[in-house]
Amino acid sequence: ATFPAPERRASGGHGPGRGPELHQERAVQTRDQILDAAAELFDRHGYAGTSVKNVADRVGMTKGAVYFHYPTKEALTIAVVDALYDRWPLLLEAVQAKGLGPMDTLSELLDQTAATFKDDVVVQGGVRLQMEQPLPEGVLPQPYVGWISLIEQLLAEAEEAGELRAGVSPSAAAHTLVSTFFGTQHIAARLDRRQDLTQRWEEARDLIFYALRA
Ligand SMILES: CCC[C@@H]1OCC(CO)=C1C(=O)O
Repeated sequence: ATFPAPERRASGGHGPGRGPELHQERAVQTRDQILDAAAELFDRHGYAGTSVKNVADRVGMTKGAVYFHYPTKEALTIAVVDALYDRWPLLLEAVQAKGLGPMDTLSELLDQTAATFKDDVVVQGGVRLQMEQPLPEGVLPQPYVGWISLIEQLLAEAEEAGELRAGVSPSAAAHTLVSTFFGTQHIAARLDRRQDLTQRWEEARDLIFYALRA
């Protein structure tokens, strides 16, 4: 199974979101510091409540230094959301390296994904940006479809391995898992900044996997 490359239908709003090709380690660190600060401010204040100046102040740089990496707020937005989606293939590889069966790989992957929602500022900022849809349709990747596809693949592998309950549709189960995961993290975020997300996700996970496992 693989996490499909995010689908972006339109070209970037104002130039590529990933910023200029960087060669010095320090420039990469600076860019990552800017991304973390932007993600934190987008998560806390939303797209409209965040300016490039706020980001520059937060990371202790001049606006000019930030513009070198990200010429507009749109480019910063695209970069944060791209960084969000860059995380999933890496997380999948790390979990697949454990050599678990497909059903356990899926369960472990979702547990680790829930952990990133709790403590990864880029995930938190990217998720709020995707909720707000601040840019024209198609400039940011389409949300959810990558996860639905990945989970469907893993459940098809589970079916092959005799781990999926007879009669369960991998597609229906994939949609249910993504909707439940999203709703669970959203409610945890809204009520207490995701402090109880692990417990809430484990409750939902146990119930759904009780229905999925052969
Ligand atoms: C794993 C649930 C889906 C995931 O949760 C928030 C979000 C942001 O749009 C997601 C996505 O785009 O796939």
